[in-house]
Amino acid sequence: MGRVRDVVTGARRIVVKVGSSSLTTAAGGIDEQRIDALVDTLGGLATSGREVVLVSSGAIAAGLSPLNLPRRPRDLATQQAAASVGQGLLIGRYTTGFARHGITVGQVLLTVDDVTRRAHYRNAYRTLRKLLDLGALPIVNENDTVATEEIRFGDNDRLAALVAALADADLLVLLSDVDALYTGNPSDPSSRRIGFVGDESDLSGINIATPGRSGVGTGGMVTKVEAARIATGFGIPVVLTAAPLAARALAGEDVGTLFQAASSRPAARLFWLAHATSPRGRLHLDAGAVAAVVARRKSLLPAGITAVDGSFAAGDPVDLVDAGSGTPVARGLVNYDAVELPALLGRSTPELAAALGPGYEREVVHRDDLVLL
Ligand SMILES: Nc1ncnc2c1ncn2[C@@H]1O[C@H](COP(=O)(O)OP(=O)(O)O)[C@@H](O)[C@H]1O
Ligand SMILES: N[C@@H](CCC(=O)OP(=O)(O)O)C(=O)O
Repeated sequence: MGRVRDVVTGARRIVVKVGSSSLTTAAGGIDEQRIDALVDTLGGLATSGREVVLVSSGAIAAGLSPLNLPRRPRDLATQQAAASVGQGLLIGRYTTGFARHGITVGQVLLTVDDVTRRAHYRNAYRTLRKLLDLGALPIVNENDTVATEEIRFGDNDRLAALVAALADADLLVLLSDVDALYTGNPSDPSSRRIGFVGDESDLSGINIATPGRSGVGTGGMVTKVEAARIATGFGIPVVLTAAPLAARALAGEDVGTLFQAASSRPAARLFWLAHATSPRGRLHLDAGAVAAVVARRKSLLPAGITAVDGSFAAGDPVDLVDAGSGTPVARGLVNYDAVELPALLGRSTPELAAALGPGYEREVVHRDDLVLL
């Protein structure tokens, strides 16, 4: 197992995600000792020449007791209010903690749009890159106070996998209240630790359905395994372990679970398009358009679209559906608003340009903004 963990010790840029249950008390408030312990581990890592990006959950959980809320609220508005209070408290604690190691932190709050729309994506990447170049440690969370139900990541495990892809990280570390992935519910004595996941087949027969015990986290093991799939699919190895074991895991010891990376790396932004977005509409393609988009990797033009549904704006993600079978074949960022499209369908680009002006010569979905599903 020793050499297998070389991907951990050799990683230069590391994204570390820590869950609510590892940062907050059962009563709902920040757990200062555990935050300080995490800061010491990551501070050591950052001062040893590694670039560290921390994806920290816990805003909602940290805001509960200051607002006299007895448990994690179900409604979005109260979650947003709790996150607004808790995020400030968390960052406050991180700022003073990392300052003891001579490290400046920068808060980065992201929404789904920030990582899927081309302009926003570049912006998020530039900010992360600049913070790291300036020697600061970015601390990322979802921008819970503005995220609505529809545009929410909802779980920070997936956000962390996408941030790892965005930041072109060498390693993703997921820290939770459980020390590893187990074959079944970890409190069941017959469950065994899984030290290494080489590929999907190593996950067959494993039960990850039991929800977390803490009541403050969101996804349990399901979202962690899904995040590991996303990151490894992007060529980034993943270590899953408990926060108190982080230092040992980062030193390459055989603790927790190592998920081996796949060998190929897809283009980062399109990878995000496939994994981070929910389509806002559907474009139905005739057989010629399906062949052009799927087999010949061409842009989608109005001539090949038979119908449109959904209400979307230019720049939104939409699914491209085979009109014959009804199956989605690709996802892309559309260049027109939904209301503009019906008048354009089935018409050739030169015809549209002549009738409506040169602005209508543009593709409905450009090939650079398309990912096959
Ligand atoms: N097969 C499994 N292996 C490990 N943990 C599991 C498994 N199935 C369910 N779990 C549960 O997932 C929980 C971790 O998820 P969660 O509480 O959402 O953590 P976090 O707040 O760190 O995101 C563990 O406490 C554990 O009870
Ligand atoms: N953005 C939310 C985190 C939601 C979440 O994914 O929590 P967790 O399952 O503990 O990682 C917050 O800060 O409360």
